[in-house]
Amino acid sequence: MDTELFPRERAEIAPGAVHVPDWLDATHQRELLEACREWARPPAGLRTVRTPGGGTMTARQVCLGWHWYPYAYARTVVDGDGTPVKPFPAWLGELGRRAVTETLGPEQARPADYDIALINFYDGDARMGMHRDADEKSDAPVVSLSLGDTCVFRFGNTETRTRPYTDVELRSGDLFVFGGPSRLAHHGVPRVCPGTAPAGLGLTGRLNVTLRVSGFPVAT
Ligand SMILES: O=C(O)CCC(=O)C(=O)O
Ligand SMILES: [Fe+2]
Repeated sequence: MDTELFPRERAEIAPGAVHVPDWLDATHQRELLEACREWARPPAGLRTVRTPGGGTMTARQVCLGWHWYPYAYARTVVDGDGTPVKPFPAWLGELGRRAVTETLGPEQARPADYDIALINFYDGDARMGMHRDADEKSDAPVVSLSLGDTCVFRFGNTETRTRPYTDVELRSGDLFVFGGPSRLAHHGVPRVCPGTAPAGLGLTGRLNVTLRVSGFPVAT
């Protein structure tokens, strides 16, 4: 962005965890946002996620490929309208592989057959607590794409939900990939900054798309 005092640089936040600012240009951000709007529609659309303890997640969610619910995957929206999860499009898998190739290298990307997307929508004062993405069988890198409002993304360690961690500002169009020794690191979103989305995008709030490889057997 040419209004920055210093350009935001690509950074390795931890071994195997890479942040690339402005990875998606304005056109690709708009295209991904349009796709998210379609995916958010019912059936199997955006929903509030209830946790086993009786709480609710403040970020609302829709899944593609496999439906995630706390703390497993299913083929149907077992904790919602019961309909089949929406398909995971091939182009999103290509995007995931390209993200890994450009951050961690082709060796990490080669076996990665992305088949899950979780789309989180943060509005109001939604946030996400520290957690690990540990319900997949594959150890392929997680690919995260951000749209809309800027957030603070907290990237921690594999052992505890607390320090040491690094806070990274994720803005619209940014890419964050975590794999290898960081694949099971705790992470969360302590804060979203309202009103910081690019003016031309047409989104109030923040969307995050995470791509994962399930490693589950292909249904026959
Ligand atoms: O919104 C984000 O940037 C993180 C989302 C996340 O960690 C998840 O969906 O598991
Ligand atoms: Fe996560």
